[in-house]
Amino acid sequence: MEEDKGLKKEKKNIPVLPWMRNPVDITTFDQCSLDLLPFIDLRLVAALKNMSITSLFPVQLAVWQETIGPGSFERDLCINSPTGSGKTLAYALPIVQMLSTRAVKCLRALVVLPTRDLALQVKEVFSALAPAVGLSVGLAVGQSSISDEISELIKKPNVEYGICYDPEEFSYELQSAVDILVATPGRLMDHINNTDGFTLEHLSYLVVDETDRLLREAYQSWLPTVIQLTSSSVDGNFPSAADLLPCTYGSLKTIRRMGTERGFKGKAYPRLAKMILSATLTQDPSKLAQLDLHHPLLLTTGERRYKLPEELKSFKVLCQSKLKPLYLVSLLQSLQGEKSIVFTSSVESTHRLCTLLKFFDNLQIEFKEYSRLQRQSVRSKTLRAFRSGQVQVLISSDAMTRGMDVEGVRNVINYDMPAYIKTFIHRAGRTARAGLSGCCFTLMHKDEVKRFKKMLQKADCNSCPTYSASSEVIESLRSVYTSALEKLRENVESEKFKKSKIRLKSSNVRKEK
Ligand SMILES: Nc1ncnc2c1ncn2[C@@H]1O[C@H](COP(=O)(O)OP(=O)(O)OP(=O)(O)O)[C@@H](O)[C@H]1O
Repeated sequence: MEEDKGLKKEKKNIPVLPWMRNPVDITTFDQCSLDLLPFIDLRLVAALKNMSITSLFPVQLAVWQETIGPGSFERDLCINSPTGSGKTLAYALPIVQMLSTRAVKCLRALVVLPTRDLALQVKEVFSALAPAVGLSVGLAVGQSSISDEISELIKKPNVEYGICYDPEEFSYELQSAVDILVATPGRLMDHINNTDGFTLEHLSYLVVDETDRLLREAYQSWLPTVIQLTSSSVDGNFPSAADLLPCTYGSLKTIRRMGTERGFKGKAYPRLAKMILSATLTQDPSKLAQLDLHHPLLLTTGERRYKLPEELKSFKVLCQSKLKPLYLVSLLQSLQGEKSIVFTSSVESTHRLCTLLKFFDNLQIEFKEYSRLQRQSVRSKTLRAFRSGQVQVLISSDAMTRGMDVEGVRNVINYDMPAYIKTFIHRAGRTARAGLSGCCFTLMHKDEVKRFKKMLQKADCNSCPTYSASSEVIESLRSVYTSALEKLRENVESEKFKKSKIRLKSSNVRKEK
């Protein structure tokens, strides 16, 4: 019986897609010193050293082998590698290296991310590398007004009274001002639909970071649109005379033809090469089919589908549900101001918890709320303060869960236990990044322990000791807690009252109109 169960479990773990069953195992790669990395442009070595990077992490070396190395990017790459393992540089470096020899500026690489904060973070990595080889990087996330964004992305010809002073811009055509674009799907679609001169015609590389999250949400069909715009082809085998005009006499043309060779049949080429990445990459064939991958190759870490960072220590904190805030305060005090992120299950509970903590006198911890309830400008300011160390603790909804890379985060606290292993992995992965150590504490009732252990087993984690809060500290906090709860109740009432007043006012304004 036990054997049967084991077999069934193993079968369940085998991916449906055949190509996923023969992955490249990233654990077979070591770190590689930059001085030993084959083919790397020396200007990029200098840029990396400026970033204090002297060697490549295993996932970065594995991707290098498949792109710049012998793999020559002949297959699309699907990268499943733990949080903090360095996936951003794994795709940024080969793309910048491949584009470093380009002769004409046009948009050749597009990186799509699910949130603005993540896109900003990734843009910084590209911006630290690309200028070293004369490439420009743009951002389309809606951080600035659309007109400002357009002027950053599109180069206007230098024309006065109908005279063009720059012979290179003879054609008066609008041209891309960037070689690489980092975008969120919404703003990308705005530019595709409305921005003159914005074209994906010349796109050679597409990166879909946090793939499972991006595939879950359709975002105005951004993916089918990108694929359609980059796979249209010209008919016939030979380009027309107009197509062959040198680019100084007209705009640059990228000619994609229908493939006839084995493996390329019916597909446009030169093809759009794709890299998709996540710490929890989907294995769902119907979802992956949307990406129209070309002979995909999976790069993954070990045999397990999910993996936690090597240096992450996980603890459970047992407590009664109604005493959770007390246990949290006691835990935060024992962490003595170490940079930490506290995750709750919703934006509302983030707000409530934050308000409650404000009523704890003498807490002596600098903490801030970070959730989608807040305006982007407030969130960005909070994030800056957290990065700089001015704020020690972030109380966050799942807005911080994926991809965010904040130096020095030592602890993650699951105030509310996550329902899924994927959420646990992304939350816990905000610490123990880039080979450093970190701790993840999960508060739970004793009835939840069994479910929690089962969930962790999916990530091959079988050890999760109990962290015992000091009962003396808990007792000493009780009276403060009672009065803080009372103040919270009053606060909730007054917030409700304010909201209903605002609603009434706006409905009166509407009636008057
Ligand atoms: N070769 C390297 N040497 C030193 N540090 C590195 C190297 N590569 C990346 N890092 C650092 O490691 C950290 C994690 O990198 P990155 O954000 O790319 O991880 P990730 O795999 O994308 O994580 P997540 O899945 O959470 O998004 C970053 O702070 C980055 O600067």
